[in-house]
Amino acid sequence: MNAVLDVRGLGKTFGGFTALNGIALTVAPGERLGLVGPNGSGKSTFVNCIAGDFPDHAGVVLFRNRPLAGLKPHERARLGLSRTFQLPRPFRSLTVLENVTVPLRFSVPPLPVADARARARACLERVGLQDKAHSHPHSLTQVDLRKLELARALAPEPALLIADEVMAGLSHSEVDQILDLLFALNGDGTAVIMIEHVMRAITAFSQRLAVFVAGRKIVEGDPQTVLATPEVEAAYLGT
Ligand SMILES: Nc1ncnc2c1ncn2[C@@H]1O[C@H](COP(=O)(O)OP(=O)(O)OP(=O)(O)O)[C@@H](O)[C@H]1O
Repeated sequence: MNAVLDVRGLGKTFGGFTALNGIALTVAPGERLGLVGPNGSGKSTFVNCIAGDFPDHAGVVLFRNRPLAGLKPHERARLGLSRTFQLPRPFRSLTVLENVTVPLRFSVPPLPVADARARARACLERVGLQDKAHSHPHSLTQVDLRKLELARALAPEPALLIADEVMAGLSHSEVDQILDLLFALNGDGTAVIMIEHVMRAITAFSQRLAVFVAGRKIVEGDPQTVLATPEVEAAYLGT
């Protein structure tokens, strides 16, 4: 099967609590998939299992037909799997430019420093942070921190980007800026999983939507149809 991501029977427990149960989900190359669900439904746990932060899970995760079991997060990143974090995690002591350059120096094969810096500059330009290349993260606004997080994620030229709530707390126009960036990235062929509570953004972006409730995927399909299903309305409205 020609999927960039193929998840089968994914399960995760914390002690006696089941956070994910029997999740099956595929993402096609270049696809834009939205993942939504109420707070605590398991979306971030799903990302952490795929990205390698929770290696101890049930089921199988194939990335570009390769099982990811046993691979650490940075090894998965080297295969072309990128993710952002809900709370941006820049290196506080490094400049914006260094924050994007440093991870590229540890890619396989490592990029020579001049190439890494040139690629990092191009990424900053892409997200509109070129004028802040020599600033430190503490001086950035929320939206600029999200852009830095995205620049770091797109620098390795991933086949799949998982954008985990990159729009939370942003204004209407800031959401539009991030949306444009994600569309542009996807336009270059990167598949994107968007996890988001900003429904306006997720419906505009997603070609397909999957809904998690209490650790299970309850429905997936075209966004308008999915959002109109009674189970989804009940999950969101509590009816
Ligand atoms: N490290 C952990 N230890 C124990 N329980 C956890 C851990 N991580 C997540 N959980 C629990 O698993 C469930 C799913 O959490 P998760 O963060 O994946 O939900 P989510 O859908 O991403 O929520 P949100 O939309 O609020 O980010 C929650 O009940 C949460 O408390």
